[in-house]
Amino acid sequence: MRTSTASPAGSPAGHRAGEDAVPQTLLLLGASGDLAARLLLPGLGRLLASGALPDLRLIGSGMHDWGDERWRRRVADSFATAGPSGPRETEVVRSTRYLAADVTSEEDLRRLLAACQGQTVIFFALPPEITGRAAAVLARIGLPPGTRLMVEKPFGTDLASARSLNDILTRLVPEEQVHRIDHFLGKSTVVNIIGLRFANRIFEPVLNSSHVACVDIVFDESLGLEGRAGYYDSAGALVDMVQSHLLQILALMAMDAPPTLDAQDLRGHKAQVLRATRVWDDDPVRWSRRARYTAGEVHGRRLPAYADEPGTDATRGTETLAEVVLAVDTWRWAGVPFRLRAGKALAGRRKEAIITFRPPPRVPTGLTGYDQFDRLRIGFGPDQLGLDININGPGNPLDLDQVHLSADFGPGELPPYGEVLRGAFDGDPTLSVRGDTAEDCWRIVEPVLDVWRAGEVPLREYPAGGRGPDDSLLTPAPSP
Ligand SMILES: NC(=O)C1=CN([C@@H]2O[C@H](COP(=O)(O)OP(=O)(O)OC[C@H]3O[C@@H](n4cnc5c(N)ncnc54)[C@H](OP(=O)(O)O)[C@@H]3O)[C@@H](O)[C@H]2O)C=CC1
Ligand SMILES: O=C1O[C@H](COP(=O)(O)O)[C@@H](O)[C@H](O)[C@H]1O
Repeated sequence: MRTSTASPAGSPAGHRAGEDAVPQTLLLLGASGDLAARLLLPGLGRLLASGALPDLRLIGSGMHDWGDERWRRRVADSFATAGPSGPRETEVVRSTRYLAADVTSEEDLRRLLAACQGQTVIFFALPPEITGRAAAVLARIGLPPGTRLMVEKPFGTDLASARSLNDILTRLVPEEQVHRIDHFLGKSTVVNIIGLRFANRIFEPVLNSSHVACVDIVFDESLGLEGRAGYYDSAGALVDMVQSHLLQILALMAMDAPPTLDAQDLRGHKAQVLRATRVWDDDPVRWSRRARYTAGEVHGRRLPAYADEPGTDATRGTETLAEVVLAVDTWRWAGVPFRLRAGKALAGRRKEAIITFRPPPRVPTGLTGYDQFDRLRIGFGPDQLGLDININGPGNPLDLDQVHLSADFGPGELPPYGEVLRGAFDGDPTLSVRGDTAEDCWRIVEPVLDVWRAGEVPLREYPAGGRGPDDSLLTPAPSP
């Protein structure tokens, strides 16, 4: 994964301080947006601090006419949220420029491209429909050879638009130079799933339908809308989280062992498992849930009802919680439900993947108290590995108890956006989503979106600060 030495365009990759620095430009479209401020620039700051990108020119661009000084303050403030700034970050803050532009205008895009020097990476931190329009304009203009494109999720707005965006992008540059970003693939704990499964003999032999009762992938957030109505109200929880992040986790949990972690092997194995994934029983009405939060209090913070948040249109029926049960139709996983859930404004803050094992074929007569399944838990915040297993407990040795073993994964070297930016500058697409997979993820969720649009699944409500709707597909948790 981090062993790549040459970019597809043949330019040196992974420049480190002390080497002959080749100029590199990061052209950040959507620079004035929330993603850039909260996640992308802090990730870039940490990447610079690690010694990477010694000769980086950063160009920010947004619709509003911010000017260089305001932009420099934004970059400095964002870098500071990730840690104290060293000389590299300070130099980038000093030299960065801001160019106001409408990226759907050919003239503006030509002006932006003319400002780039050397190896150029263009980051589309834009609403998905604007990305599509900008890519169509770039297809008319063309790009300098070797340019790499980083495109945020959601990739397109449905299967048809994802196909046409793929079509445009791969006419612009080779597939290996398109980095479809899913920042969960830059989370070290998500990548640790690979080591947990394939770097020891403990778990992999039992990760199949003979031993596993079900797999849950849950991302319950305490955050509400946080002023993101412009994007979120037309996306909703299913597209915002399940269609992208949670399906990527599913792919890593369910794929077979790749021979190497090269982009071709890893992405090929993920693609194979996602191609075999569909809604359980092909019945999206029965096997999906949607809900949105009403007013409430989350950990002492008062939230208005989603429908009353500024910028939302209640008649759209946007869900803030989505659940879906999926089947992975392979020899290994046939018959095992994968239950995915993402929700906002919840009390629980559960962010984990849980593998629930079937009961042992027989518990010896004389041992009593087998009343909970054994579970393997992978926590995505806090980043922890947990094992809940039945053993003879304290006291009466014939009474079973469940013990909880846990280990911290510890923080990654870089934050997720640092990792995905490193991948793009190194010319290594391993941690990005391949074009066919981006389409497959839409193919998996579209039957659910269709029945939701047709009103066949009621939009339920739950109070902010609660646990979500009562008829969750994930409750009751399986019990022996
Ligand atoms: N925010 C987050 O936590 C995350 C966001 N994402 C993804 O990142 C992308 C951006 O999201 P986010 O930053 O939240 O959205 P924002 O609405 O905060 O920002 C959108 C940005 O796009 C710019 N923009 C819009 N239209 C044009 C145009 N025609 N020409 C030039 N610039 C334009 C805006 O410029 P201006 O403000 O000047 O109008 C602004 O900089 C989305 O695809 C989202 O899914 C992914 C993961 C997390
Ligand atoms: O992409 C997104 O992810 C965040 C959750 O990611 P995290 O790294 O902050 O845990 C989610 O809040 C947001 O709605 C979504 O767009």
